[in-house]
Order: sequence, then structure tokens, then C-alpha cells
Amino acid sequence: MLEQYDTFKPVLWDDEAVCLLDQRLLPQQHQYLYCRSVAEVAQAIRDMVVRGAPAIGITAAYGVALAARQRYAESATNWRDNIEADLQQLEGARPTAINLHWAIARMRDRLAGLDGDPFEVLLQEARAIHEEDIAANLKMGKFGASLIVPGSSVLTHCNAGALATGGHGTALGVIRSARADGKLATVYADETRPWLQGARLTAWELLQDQIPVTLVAEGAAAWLMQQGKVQWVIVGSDRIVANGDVANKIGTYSLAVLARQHGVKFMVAAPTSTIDMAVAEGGAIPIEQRDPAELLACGGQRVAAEGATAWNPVFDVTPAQLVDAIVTERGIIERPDSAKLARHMGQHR
Ligand SMILES: CSC[C@@H](O)[C@@H](O)C(=O)COP(=O)(O)O
Repeated sequence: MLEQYDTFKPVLWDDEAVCLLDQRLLPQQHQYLYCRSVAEVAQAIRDMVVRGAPAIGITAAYGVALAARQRYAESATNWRDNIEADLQQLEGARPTAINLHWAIARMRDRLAGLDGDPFEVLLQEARAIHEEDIAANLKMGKFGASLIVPGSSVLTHCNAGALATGGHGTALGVIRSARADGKLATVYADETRPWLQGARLTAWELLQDQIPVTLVAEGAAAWLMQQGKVQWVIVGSDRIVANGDVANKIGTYSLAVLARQHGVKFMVAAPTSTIDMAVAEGGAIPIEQRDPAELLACGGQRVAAEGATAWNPVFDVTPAQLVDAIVTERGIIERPDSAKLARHMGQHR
């Protein structure tokens, strides 16, 4: 399935290395970065070579396979103890996306019972995580598209596409499916400062699939909605917690407030690997703060006045009350709350 599915592949395994389409360089350059050690994988996640919650989970899973090969070669008896430092290094790469922790926890469970050389088994587990993510996105794309009335226009934020996942995408998976059903009029994409995931990545990715896209500055969203130009905001998520609160790219919360004000529907598309039932409410989600320099510059060029400082949280939390639908590979949760999330995740209350 992996081999046939994508027109481009953000994450690949290539015998000796985890190969990452360097998303810092898109859309101008299409270059793969080869990571041959777990330290290189963790660095690539920290530096945004690969980004998007499911994609960093998949990358880390391949990173665990790399680490196991190395640790087993160093010591066939102590590799299981020694690999723990590698797992922690990967977990520490980015704090908000739960998929990273979910994937490493699954790899940790898998390696616990292994005898002999662990590499092949762990590589298969990483491939399974990768393939399951694509399958989940294809399903949620269909569920999400079923909510959209023909002729609708949508606004998306950041990049929650194939680039951010194993393939197909979450929010962009819904958009791809709705477009294939002939339901979509216009797709608007926020440019998404400061990394410009919307302008650089979402626009590029949609155009690869011949889906026209219209960029807007974040500041244009209120006016776009006031003018009646969109019926849905569709976003992905880095972590959905037990009460239905949603962490996603900074600016998502503003869109949800604006959507409610203007009678626009708000959809979150994410696999169940993004749902963290161990956290009760959004206030407890760790929010990544990145270097203020990312905000003070654009395209590597300082734009802010010398002496200005910046505050750079890169995610925010949208309260569940502002969400009309969470869509996963299992189905649709309308107007999410704790009881509905628990039912969806098979936890009886
Ligand atoms: C399917 S991706 C969902 C989210 O990870 C995405 O919307 C997002 O916020 C990505 O942030 P990024 O900082 O680019 O990793």
C-alpha cells in the first residue's frame, strides 16, 4: 500500500536511513535529508525537517528501529537498557503532539518482549504505524466529507495534509475526499505565520493534486467569514484530550471563535492516535514555545525592528464547546464532550 499510494512521500525508509522530504525547503526545493542515527532523527524533528503530528510519530518509530540496530550491534545483552536514552531523546524532540509519544510507547511495548536481533521486527512495527495512519486518513476523509454540503467552501490552517501524516492527510484528507465527491467550491488556506505551512506546504500539496487553493493572511479570516465566503473551517490536531479540547497550530483558536461568531462550522480531523485520554482538559496540554527569532524574521531575513522581542507559542487550545465535529477513522463525534470522547475511545463511563 505504501508504495502505491502517494505522489510524494514525506517519510521513507531506505535500508540504512530514515529519509525525510525537507519541509523547510518546500516548495522551492525537493530534497531528502538522510538520517542515519537516532540523534539525527531527533534533530530533524526538532528542526521541522518533518512536522505535523502523525508524521513525527511515524518518523520517530523508524528512528526507534534505527536505534535498536545500533544498540544491538553494540551489545546483544544490554541493548534494551541502552535504547531507553534514545527513546527519551526522541520523546523530547517536540512536546505538544501526542502522536510522537504514542508511537514511541507502541515501539517500547513491541521491543519489551523481543529475543535476538530486534531490528526487523521493529522496522515492521514502524511500517505498520505508517500504513495504519494512511488507512485512518482515507477513512476519516470520507467521514468528514459526508458532513459537507455540495457547493461549500472551506478554510484550512497550517498543513494537515499528506506532508504532515503518513499520506492523504487529516484536514486535507477531508478536503481531498470532498473535492473528489465534487462538493467543494473554493479551498482557502491561511498562510500560517511564522513557518508559513499554509503558503508553502498546503498550497504546494493541493496544487500537486490539481486542487485550486486561495491563500489568505490570518488577519483576513474574520472578514472572509463575515462575507459568507466559507461554510466550514477544517483543521487537524496535535492533541485532543478527554473533554474534547483540541491543541493545534497557533491561530486555530482564533478561527474557532470567529467561526462561532459567524455561523461557520468548525471541524477537527485527526486519527485516534491523536486522542490523549490521559489528559482531562486542554489547560494541561504542554504548549511548545519556539525561538522568538522565528517570528522576528521571515525567510531567514530579519523583518522586525532591531530591539523588538517576540513571544512564540506555536500551538493553542480550542475549547470543545467551539468544535462542531471531531472526525477520526472510527467516525464522527458531533459537539464533543467527555462522555462522547469516552464512548468513541471505547471507555465505558
Ligand atoms: C495532521 S497534522 C495536525 C497538526 O500537527 C498540524 O495542524 C500542525 O499544527 C502542525 O504543526 P507543525 O508545527 O507544523 O508541526
